Amino acid sequence: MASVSRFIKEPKTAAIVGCPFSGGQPKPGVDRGPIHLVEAGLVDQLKGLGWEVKFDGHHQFEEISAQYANDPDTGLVRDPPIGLLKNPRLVSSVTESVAQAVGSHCAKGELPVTLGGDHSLAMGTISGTLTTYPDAGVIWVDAHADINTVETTDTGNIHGMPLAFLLGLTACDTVPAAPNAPASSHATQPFSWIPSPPLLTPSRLVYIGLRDVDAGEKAILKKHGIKAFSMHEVDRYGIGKVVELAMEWLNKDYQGAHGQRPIHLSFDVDAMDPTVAPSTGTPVRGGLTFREGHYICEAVYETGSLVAFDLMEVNPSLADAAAVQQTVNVGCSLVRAALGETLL
Ligand SMILES: NC(=[NH2+])NCCC[C@H](N)C(=O)O
Ligand SMILES: [Mn+2]
Ligand SMILES: [Mn+2]
Repeated sequence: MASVSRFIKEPKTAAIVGCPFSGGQPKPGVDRGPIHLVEAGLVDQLKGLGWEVKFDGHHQFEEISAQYANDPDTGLVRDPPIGLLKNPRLVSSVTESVAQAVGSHCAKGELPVTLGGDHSLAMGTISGTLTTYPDAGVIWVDAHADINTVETTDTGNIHGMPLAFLLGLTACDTVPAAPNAPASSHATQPFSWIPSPPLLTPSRLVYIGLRDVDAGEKAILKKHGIKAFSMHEVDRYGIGKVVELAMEWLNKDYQGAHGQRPIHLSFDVDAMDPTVAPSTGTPVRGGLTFREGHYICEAVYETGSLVAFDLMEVNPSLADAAAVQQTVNVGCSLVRAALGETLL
């Protein structure tokens, strides 16, 4: 088996990027996900796998949140919706700061492990990865495609849209700054910090686990020829073949130095079947089994090409205590699997 990753420097260091953030969707509690995962002992678990672990507390988005919260004195709304999009300035500002954090870990040869928080955060994590590894491929494990545009979104929840922004398929209009909002590009043109032309391209994205894709999203996947292994393909080929085909797809046109693209693995815990990971905001039946989810993580680790990992959408407030513990434990074991834990 390949050692850690041909891209990670010795001594191999994992940097936990704890992101207590819920602004990309409406259900409170997902901001507590990273806190629960760390309290469950994740740092020591990763040290037990031979990693040096950097973790100096969760990111504090309070300052940013305060800037875009309604004015405490006047009640003025400083982050009104743009079209249907909810909290656009807040999400833009938080994700840019996550991009800087993840990017700086990548630049040092560390493996960023981002704990969400809602999946809008992946605009930050993937942007951060791509600044150091511009030809990285993305494996997006999710029940959902998270590729709605400003035009196609039904909900206005930005956690259903990060890939559309990352691929440059959508953008926010320029809007006048709300009174008392900080003077910044986030206030008037959210997400304009995402580079254009985009760092991510459709051929370097592959999905595993999809089963709840909006009609507009299906059209986008088709139009751009984006490779997706839905649960149907997982059933047909088995998870082993699916991961093999996903890696082949990402590397089909790769001529780079290391033989294989660096891989960013973004794992939404709702990819797992709700019987396995019940405590999440948008559960969808018919998902990955415990082993299928872990197999993806193990197999990607084994390629030696993993450069960043996200575990998103653990929401410890949506189930009874036992189901929360179950979800948190599964979350921790998925991270361990992606960082080299083996069964033998
Ligand atoms: N990261 C997630 N859990 N995303 C769920 C997205 C659901 C739906 N497609 C939407 O646009 O709102
Ligand atoms: Mn999802
Ligand atoms: Mn998602």
